[in-house]
Amino acid sequence: MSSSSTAVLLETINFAAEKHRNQRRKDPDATPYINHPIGVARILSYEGGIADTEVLQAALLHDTVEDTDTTIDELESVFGPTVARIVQEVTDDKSLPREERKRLQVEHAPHCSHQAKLVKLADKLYNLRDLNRCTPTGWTAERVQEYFVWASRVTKGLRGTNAALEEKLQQLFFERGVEF
Ligand SMILES: Nc1nc2c(ncn2[C@@H]2O[C@H](COP(=O)(O)OP(=O)(O)O)[C@@H](OP(=O)(O)OP(=O)(O)O)[C@H]2O)c(=O)[nH]1
Ligand SMILES: [Mn+2]
Repeated sequence: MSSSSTAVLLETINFAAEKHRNQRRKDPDATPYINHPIGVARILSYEGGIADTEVLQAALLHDTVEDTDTTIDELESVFGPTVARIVQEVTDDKSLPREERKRLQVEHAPHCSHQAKLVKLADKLYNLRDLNRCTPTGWTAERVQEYFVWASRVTKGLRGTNAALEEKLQQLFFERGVEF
C-alpha cells in the first residue's frame, strides 16, 4: 500500500464502504450506513483538528467488526496493529445482552487509550446529532432521551481528550436538560 496518507485513507474508506455495503441506518430514509463512519472521521478531522491518520482510519473502520463479518485479525493484516487495536477498543461484544454492553461502555471509557477516546467522542457526537435530526424507526421519545443520558455517562469518562468535541457534546446535553 502507498505510504501517502491520502492513499491510505482512500483505501480505508473503500474497505469500510464494501464491508457496510448492505447496511442501512435506522432512520426512516434508511440512509446508507457508511455515512456514519465517514461522518465520524470527518468530525475528528474538521471539528476536532485531528491529523493522526491511524485515528482517522480507526474512525472509518470503527463499526466494521461490531456490525459486519470483519475480524480484528483481518484489520491487523490489512491496516496494521495500531488501527486494529483502536477498533478493538471501541468494539462492543455483541454476544452480551444490550444492557450489559451499555454498562461496560460506561465502565471502560476512562481506561481506553487516547486514540480510542477520540473515536468514542466523535461516535457519540455523530449519533446524538443524528437523534436530533430524526428519530430512528421504532424509537420512542423516551428511548431517545435515555440514549442522551447514557451517552453523557460514557462521555464523562472521556473528559480531557479533545476540548472542541467535548464542548459540542456538552451543548447537546445542555439542550436536552441532561446532566454532564
Ligand atoms: N442515532 C442513530 N443511531 C443509529 C441509526 N442507525 C443506526 N444507529 C446506531 O445505533 C446505535 C445506537 O442504538 P442502540 O439501540 O442504543 O444500540 P445497539 O444498536 O448497539 O443496541 C449506534 O451504534 P454505535 O455507532 O455502535 O454506537 P453506540 O451507541 O454503541 O456507542 C448507532 O450508530 C440512526 O438512524 N440514528
Ligand atoms: Mn458508531
